[in-house]
Amino acid sequence: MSVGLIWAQSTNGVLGSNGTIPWYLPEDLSRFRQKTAGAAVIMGRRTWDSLPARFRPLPGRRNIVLTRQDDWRAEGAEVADSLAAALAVVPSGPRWVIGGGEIYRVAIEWATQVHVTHVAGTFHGDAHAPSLDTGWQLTDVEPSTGWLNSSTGLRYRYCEYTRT
Ligand SMILES: Nc1nc(N)c2c(n1)CN(C(=O)COc1ccccc1N1CCC(C(=O)O)CC1)C2
Repeated sequence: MSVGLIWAQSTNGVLGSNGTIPWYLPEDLSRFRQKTAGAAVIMGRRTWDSLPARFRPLPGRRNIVLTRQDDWRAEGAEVADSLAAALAVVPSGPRWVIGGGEIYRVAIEWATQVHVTHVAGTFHGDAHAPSLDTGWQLTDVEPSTGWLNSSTGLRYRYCEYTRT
């Protein structure tokens, strides 16, 4: 039941702060959209709520929202009460877990690939990326050396990890 995780984190491992992402990196948003296009995206309800309304549901993707609230509904969202239930409704094809911190920590156990956008800088936040333990191999860094410069002045780079 392979599943991919995709997130953006700061140098100090922050993913989010008070329900939002504490930086604006348009290049990452384009990469996120390109990486997840046509796939099923699995997210926690807080991540759903954090998406700007015009992006809900994420277009061109099956949106599966994890929540324990059995009466929770949203236009364009399929609801699941556990990660296992979410994976069961998408038995084949690419599945991307897109947040947040709580969901990544559960999903990492099932994951075989993790795509991380590293944003250079220290940010304050209340949601942190899970650490990738020894089983993970760094299989791609783009650019291979150095950092890309965002139009916003932020430096960033993409890392891909796999685990067999
Ligand atoms: N590397 C990586 N991993 C992640 N899991 C996620 C991301 N970056 C970015 N994320 C966000 O929630 C943040 O997004 C947005 C934030 C503010 C405005 C637009 C957006 N987006 C515009 C593009 C939309 C689309 O994809 O169509 C999605 C919303 C999840």
